[in-house]
Amino acid sequence: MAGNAGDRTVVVSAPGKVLLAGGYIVLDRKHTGLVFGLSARIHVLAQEIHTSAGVHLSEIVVQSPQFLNATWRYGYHLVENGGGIKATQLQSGTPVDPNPFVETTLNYVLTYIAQVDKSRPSHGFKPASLLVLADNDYYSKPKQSHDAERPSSSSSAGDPPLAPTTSEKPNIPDPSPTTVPSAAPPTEKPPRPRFRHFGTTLRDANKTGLGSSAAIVTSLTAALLAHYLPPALFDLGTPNGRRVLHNLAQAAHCSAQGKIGSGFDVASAVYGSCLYRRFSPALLGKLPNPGEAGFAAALAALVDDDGRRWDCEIQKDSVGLPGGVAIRMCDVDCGTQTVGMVKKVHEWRDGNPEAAATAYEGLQARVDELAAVLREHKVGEIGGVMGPVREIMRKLGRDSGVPIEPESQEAMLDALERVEGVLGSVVPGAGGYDAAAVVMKDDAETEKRVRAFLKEWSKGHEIQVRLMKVRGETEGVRMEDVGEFKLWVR
Ligand SMILES: Nc1ncnc2c1ncn2[C@@H]1O[C@H](COP(=O)(O)OP(=O)(O)O)[C@@H](O)[C@H]1O
Ligand SMILES: C[C@@](O)(CCOP(=O)(O)OP(=O)(O)O)CC(=O)O
Repeated sequence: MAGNAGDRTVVVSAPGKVLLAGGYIVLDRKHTGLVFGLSARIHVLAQEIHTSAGVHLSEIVVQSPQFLNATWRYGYHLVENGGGIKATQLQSGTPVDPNPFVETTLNYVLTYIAQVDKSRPSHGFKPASLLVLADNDYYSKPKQSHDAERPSSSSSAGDPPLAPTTSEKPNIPDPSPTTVPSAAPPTEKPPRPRFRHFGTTLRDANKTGLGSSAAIVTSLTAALLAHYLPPALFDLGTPNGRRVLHNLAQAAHCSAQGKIGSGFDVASAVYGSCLYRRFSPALLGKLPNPGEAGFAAALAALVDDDGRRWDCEIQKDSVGLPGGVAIRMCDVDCGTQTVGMVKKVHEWRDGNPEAAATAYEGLQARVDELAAVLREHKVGEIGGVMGPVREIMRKLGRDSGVPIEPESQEAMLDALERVEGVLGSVVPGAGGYDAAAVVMKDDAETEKRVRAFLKEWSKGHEIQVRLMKVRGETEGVRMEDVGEFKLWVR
């Protein structure tokens, strides 16, 4: 019977990322980057949509109830000449912005499922609902939003969030009130809802740069695979299941992004913290686009490849974190957008091959040193290795004319590193004006000092910076207990 065995209700979550060291060089297969998964996750709940007797519905509905106007409905059809299954966004009522990451993921994953599950007729996808729930740190606090500070309580549950006719309002039930970490002492403000409403559309949301697109593509891919495929064909608990997920999510993410990045963000969404060496970009360059002749067979062959073509390396053993030490993220707001940083660095690299090779090799040595110091729990040496990472990034920025560690960040990080308990800091990933990563002692006193410092600094400078709750964590994608999300299950 078509897909019946697989249509399970599942919840999958995938973590965000921080590239602590190795920005730019990780785009080159010669080099590696040190990436940590984050405690902030994007969860996807997949369940069947039950229709009334006689009602025929052929829809996949994806909904992000933390945002306004964020319900995407898709029809799907089989394309001739092996072009795969194509999803088409359906519009009715208020126009809804397309969501390229969601739509592309549907194209890739439904095509893959139809190709590998031979017991399923090509139109054998029962209607499904996919609910996306992102941990609060992915977006910064909406200005002038009072409602988002309401206490979490199951009695705040309004309309069932998945009802196709749901009126979208900032009223999110907390599916697992008991699991909300309550950091605040009882006399302070009540805890926020686990998944707050941001009061805006996704387009207007203020992202904090934790890698939302890779986390959503990965968790959506895993949720669709686990929902539609029987465990014999997809099991996230096995190395093969994670390999299939990784390959499929990388392909979908690159296609949605319209460029082939290093893929460190999808790799860490699947595998968690690791020393990452990228795959050869040519691997995806040859894949036809969804709907083009031969897409389905080429995609399945690529995804199921046993590792000969996928030459990326995920070294988990090379990464660790000493007890009592935390990697924390700061949300930085400088009001400046930096575009085309990678392009500019590459232009400089191509024009200055020798200087670039020296810089890249120097940074690689620091990446390896930092990984070793963290892995071997040499707490006293962390600062001594992170300082040179910053220096090399600053020099790379100066040489290529790109604000990788802009002066406003440099001054702030220099002062932050003098706060007692702070071991080191960097501008993560590509750098720029929007984030900072801090390695610090994991205790309440240090956290208090860091928060106080950042508050003071933000008052006296143009740069606005705050410590987020999110921290580095080693675990990658995982199945969640559906019971914790029962308020969302229909
Ligand atoms: N909660 C969400 N629900 C649905 N789609 C999301 C969500 N968060 C992120 N996305 C998708 O990811 C895109 C953001 O990707 P991108 O701009 O690359 O940011 P990031 O650096 O966080 O990955 C959004 O435009 C949307 O397509
Ligand atoms: C330059 C890079 O090596 C690192 C960019 O890291 P970020 O963490 O800055 O990435 P985004 O979330 O996409 O902004 C590009 C890459 O590796 O793809």
